[in-house]
Amino acid sequence: MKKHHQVIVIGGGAAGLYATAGLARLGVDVAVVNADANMGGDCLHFGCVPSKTLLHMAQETTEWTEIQAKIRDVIAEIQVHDSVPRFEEIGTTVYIGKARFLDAHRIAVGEQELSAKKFIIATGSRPRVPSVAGLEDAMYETNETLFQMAKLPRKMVVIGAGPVGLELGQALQNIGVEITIFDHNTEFLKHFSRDIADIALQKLNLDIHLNSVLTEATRLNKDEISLKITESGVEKTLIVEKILFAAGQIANIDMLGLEQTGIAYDTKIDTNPYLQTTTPHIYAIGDVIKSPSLTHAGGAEARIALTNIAFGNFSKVNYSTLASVIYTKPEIYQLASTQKTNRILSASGANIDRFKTDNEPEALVKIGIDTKAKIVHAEAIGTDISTVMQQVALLKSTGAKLTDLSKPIYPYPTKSEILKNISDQLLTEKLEKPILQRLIRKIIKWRGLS
Ligand SMILES: Cc1cc2nc3c(=O)[nH]c(=O)nc-3n(C[C@H](O)[C@H](O)[C@H](O)COP(=O)(O)OP(=O)(O)OC[C@H]3O[C@@H](n4cnc5c(N)ncnc54)[C@H](O)[C@@H]3O)c2cc1C
Ligand SMILES: NC(=O)c1ccc[n+]([C@@H]2O[C@H](COP(=O)([O-])OP(=O)(O)OC[C@H]3O[C@@H](n4cnc5c(N)ncnc54)[C@H](O)[C@@H]3O)[C@@H](O)[C@H]2O)c1
Repeated sequence: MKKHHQVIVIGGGAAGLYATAGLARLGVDVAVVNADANMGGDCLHFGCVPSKTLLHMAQETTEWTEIQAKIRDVIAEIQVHDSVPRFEEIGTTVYIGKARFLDAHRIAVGEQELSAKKFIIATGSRPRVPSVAGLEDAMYETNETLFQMAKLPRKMVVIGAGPVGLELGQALQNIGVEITIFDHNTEFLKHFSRDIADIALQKLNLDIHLNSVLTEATRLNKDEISLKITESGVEKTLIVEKILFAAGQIANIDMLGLEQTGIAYDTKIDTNPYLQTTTPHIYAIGDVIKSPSLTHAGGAEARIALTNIAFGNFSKVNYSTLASVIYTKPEIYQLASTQKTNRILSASGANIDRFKTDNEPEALVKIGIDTKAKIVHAEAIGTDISTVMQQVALLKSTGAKLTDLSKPIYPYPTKSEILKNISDQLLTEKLEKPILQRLIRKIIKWRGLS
């Protein structure tokens, strides 16, 4: 059977569904193709939603079956919004099956042949499992299998100290699993400044080993595997029950027939700022392209791609207000830096009363500004700090100055006062300039106060 649509979106994860719903709302004849009937992709089924539910539940109970039930409930509740019936209701056609390009205008989905004027590729990514001698399927979990584990392992090694390894590692440790994390990098959180990374290393309360590579796995019995790990050149053996791979993702571009389309790609698809691939009527968004692999990045990209498809290429993707958060305790926050930083100002929890009452003096916020005191970049570490820091992203999006953070009256005692503290540092500096001091003294004398 052959069918034609104005636009076909390939992949019904967060990014693809956002684009599909937006196009449908504009009255475009849009179809979405998803590999399986449970739409919603990684974020809903194996990523953000189960991991954040696990992090939350780990503070309330150590009962794995209770946690799993809650994860299933939360997914089911959100799934309604991403379901096939809802997408059909808003006027889109849904095809279930794996799409493969036949040429740049046609795809096959099972026996069906579909054509479209424009395409959006949003096929996402899947966990990367490094090749390790002796590794068999039953020895390890990834984020795709972890939440369905029949029972909690007693001891688990996590490979990868990125966001997945840290969030899942900390949550599992909180519910009683003995966790050891290994990462082949020599620097912890290498994209963060060293002071933030050092505080994280101290406060996450995780056993993290850098410069470490898992080289061999051997099954000893039903519940034990022996692992050979080379740490800083020294080989050691560890006996655990399970491995969790949190070693990054690989883009779902294989089996997609990209070679039939003229699209340029290597490990991910190349796109221009309008989010077109090198075959201009095919756009690509989400984890499958060379941008930060985050749900909200995919959402922002979907908005750009769908408006460019509907109205012409007027919008360029802009990540200047894109923040990423590692939702551990404490949270680790970073607001993308897109311009040159002239100066960095910082404040620590030791100077803010609410961090004192909450016994978190080590909390740290750093804000980078340009020569005109406009916000360029921010980093922070502290419990629930992401909510506080989103005010900085808002301010950056308006092009306002750092000192604008001193304008509102802050409720006392809140963690947000840390932003006012940083802003006040700059205001105080201005006030202490000799020329201003002379002027102030003159005014005070003239008013008869001295
Ligand atoms: C454990 C974990 C926690 C995370 N937590 C966060 C978080 O807190 N915040 C955050 O912003 N990000 C988080 N992420 C990242 C986030 O999950 C991804 O960035 C996001 O899911 C990517 O969305 P996507 O739509 O690009 O791809 P996906 O969600 O991977 O969706 C792709 C869809 O395409 C389908 N598909 C694939 N190939 C084909 C094909 N050939 N034909 C048809 N359909 C196909 C797949 O079945 C899937 O439904 C987390 C990731 C992990 C692993
Ligand atoms: N809170 C969030 O926003 C959130 C949470 C989880 C995941 N994510 C996103 O999902 C994606 C995947 O996250 P991730 O943490 O798996 O990937 P990542 O690439 O961010 O981190 C993977 C870590 O594993 C290490 N590693 C890779 N191969 C290794 C090996 N063979 N041996 C030892 N260490 C190895 C890397 O050095 C790195 O530190 C990322 O893009 C991330 O941003 C976001």
